[in-house]
Order: sequence, then C-alpha cells, then structure tokens
Amino acid sequence: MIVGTVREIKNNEFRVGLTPEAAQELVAAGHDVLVEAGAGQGIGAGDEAYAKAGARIIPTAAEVFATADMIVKVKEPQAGERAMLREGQVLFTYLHLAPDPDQAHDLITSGAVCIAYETVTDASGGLPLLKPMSQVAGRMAIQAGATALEKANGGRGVLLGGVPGVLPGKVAIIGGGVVGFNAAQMAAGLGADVTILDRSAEVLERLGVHFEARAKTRFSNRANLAACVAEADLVIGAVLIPGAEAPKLVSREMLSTMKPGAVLVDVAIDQGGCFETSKPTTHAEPTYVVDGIVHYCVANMPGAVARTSTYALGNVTLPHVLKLAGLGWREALKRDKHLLAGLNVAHGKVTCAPVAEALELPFTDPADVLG
Ligand SMILES: NC(=O)C1=CN([C@@H]2O[C@H](COP(=O)(O)OP(=O)(O)OC[C@H]3O[C@@H](n4cnc5c(N)ncnc54)[C@H](O)[C@@H]3O)[C@@H](O)[C@H]2O)C=CC1
Ligand SMILES: CC(=O)C(=O)O
Ligand SMILES: [Mg+2]
Repeated sequence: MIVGTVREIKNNEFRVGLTPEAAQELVAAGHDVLVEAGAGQGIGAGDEAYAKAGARIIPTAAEVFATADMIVKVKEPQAGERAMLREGQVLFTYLHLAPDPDQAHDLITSGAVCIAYETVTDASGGLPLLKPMSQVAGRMAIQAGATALEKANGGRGVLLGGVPGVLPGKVAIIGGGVVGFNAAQMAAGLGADVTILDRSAEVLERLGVHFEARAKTRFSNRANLAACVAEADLVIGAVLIPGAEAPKLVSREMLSTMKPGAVLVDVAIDQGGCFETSKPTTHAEPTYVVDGIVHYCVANMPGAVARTSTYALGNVTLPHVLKLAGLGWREALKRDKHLLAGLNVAHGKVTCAPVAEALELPFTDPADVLG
C-alpha cells in the first residue's frame, strides 16, 4: 500500500503522523511511504531521516493526497486538506466530529474512509489511541493552569503549591479518567489541594486507592460540582462520553460564584468543551476572560510538546497502521472489532453512533459498509 503523511497545518501543531522509525517499519513490511517535505521538522526529524528510513520525500501535501492510498495524520483535516481527500482513500487521524458539523459534511461528501483515533477501543473498555495524548494533556493542564493563575496573565495570583505559612491553591478536576488522573498527579505533586469529581463509583474508588490523602474524591452531581467550582482557584474540565459532545457541566451562571481571576482549563474542548463559556483557542492565543474568569481551551494541547507527543502517539498507532496497510481497511476492520469502533465515516455514511446522534445525521452500522 502507498501510505502518506503530511505536515500538520493546524495552528501551532508540530506533531507528525509518522516518525522516521514508523516509516522504516512500514517500508520493511513492503509498503511505499510518502512524506511531505518538512513534515517532521517540528519534532526535529529532517527529510534526510525519513529518506534514510526508505521513505520518499514529496514536495507538497497535494501530491501526497493525490497518490497515497492511506493518509496518516495527527489532527483532524483542515478545510484545505478535506478538499484533497478522495473516494475510498483511508484517513487515519484524530477527528473529533461530534462538535464539528463542517468537517463531518466534508468527510461525508469526500467518500473517504475515515478512522478516528479517539474512538478506537480496547478489550478493557479504554481508548488506547486517545490515552497517550490524554496523559500529555492532563499533565499539561496543570502547567497551563498554573501559568494562567499568574497575575500578569489575568489570574488571581495564586501559587498552586503555596509556601510554608500560606495555604496551597485549590484544584477541582471534573472527570477522573486519563486526563483527570494525570492532572491530579501533577497537581498533588506540586502540593496543591486537589479534588477529583467523577460519576463512576469504580473510577472514584480507583482514584481513592491510588491517591490516598494526596487528593480528595467527590461524586459528580450538580450540588458537589457547584461547591467545588465556587471554591477552586483552578478547575480542569476532563470529562468524556466517547464519541459524543461533552456535557456542559459548568454554566455561565456558575462563573459568578467563582473567585475573580480563577482559571478554567477545558481539556474536553476537542469534544465541544464541558463549560458553557468555552470556545476553542490556539497555542498562539490560549486564553480569554469571561466574567472575570480566565479560560484556557486549546484543542491540541499535546502539539506544544510535539516530540514527546509524537513518539507517545506513534507507539500506539503504528500496529494499526501496519494492519490497515497490510490487510486493507475492510479486512483489517473485519478482523478487529476495536479498530472497527474507530470507523466514523465511510463512503458517505456516518458509522459512529454518538457522532450521528450529536450531528442529527443518519447512522449506518459499520458492519454494513465492510461488504
Ligand atoms: N485538548 C486537548 O488537547 C486534548 C483533549 N483531550 C480530551 O480530554 C477529554 C478527556 O479524555 P480522557 O481523560 O482520555 O477520557 P476518559 O474516558 O479516560 O475519562 C473521562 C472521565 O469522565 C467521566 N465523566 C463522564 N461524565 C461525567 C460527569 N458528568 N461528571 C464527572 N465525570 C464524568 C467518566 O466517568 C470518565 O472517568 C476528552 O474529550 C479528550 O478528547 C485529550 C487529549 C488532548
Ligand atoms: C486528542 C487530541 O485531540 C490531541 O491530541 O490533539
Ligand atoms: Mg484535540
């Protein structure tokens, strides 16, 4: 198969879909690998590293899109990229379609076969291709929040860890999955006063056993959420209902109960965000203020630590890339129901139930498009 990767063009996105090491594995398996010139620059991988791995360097993204049977990317295709997709071409990348009707429309009309990293599952009910980026984003959420809390950045001037004689800052983390766990680790490590809210008893128990006295856990209902948000210096939004648009858990009204200069970091923004006042921002301009509360809503947080993130992502995507390239998408998805769960759009049909529901589009069972 001809497998292509292109330079990411989303604002301040420096990750890349294939590392030189991944290209080498694909070439060793007998595939032809096309890499847009400069695609690996953001992780310090020059064209010569890809050429040495056996890949062909192609001057433009347009040529890669025109030739490759499968495009492996990181972020959802931007409008110009969507226009280059072809009927039957495989696209393997993050899509986050539920809050993005324009992208969904373009993918449907392209006729391409679009497999989303974030809805691929595993035997234990996890999301293995989302997990490494959630680990990165969870850890980064505390760094980002701590910076936003600085007075010069619009924050209330609180040091999360406090100092001897002065209490630490309060961090409320809504959602105790991968993002929430990693955020809690960082916040507890700094010495902050951490509370994690979740509505899964199993998740709360696991967190309680792990963190013991270093973090509190609290069931996520309206009353507890309102109390934690009102008290917090920093709130991290880390909920997920796989494939679906994030529930809006913090209303604009609740902002008036918060301390002026407190910070909201909405990691769940790629699924539409879990605060009513969230709107996607970029690394170039990551924050804005609503009613005196600083909002950080960067939809591609891991892009800022591109080297760590690219290798962490590549470790989990490569086995699937090899499978798709070796067997073709139909056979690969027939043999692997967890990869099949990643199929969001194929030949003009929406094959992911939560996406179809969120966008009010007809749903087609993915098994029906496998032939
Ligand atoms: N902005 C960015 O750059 C990135 C964003 N993300 C996003 O972060 C979000 C979280 O991802 P993960 O931690 O991997 O998901 P996860 O599935 O591991 O955890 C989500 C948690 O939310 C909980 N939850 C669901 N509804 C809730 C509610 N009403 N109240 C409290 N908890 C609730 C679930 O029980 C679960 O424990 C996703 O939207 C993901 O796409 C992930 C990586 C990067
Ligand atoms: C998961 C995701 O959206 C990202 O890594 O950018
Ligand atoms: Mg994202």
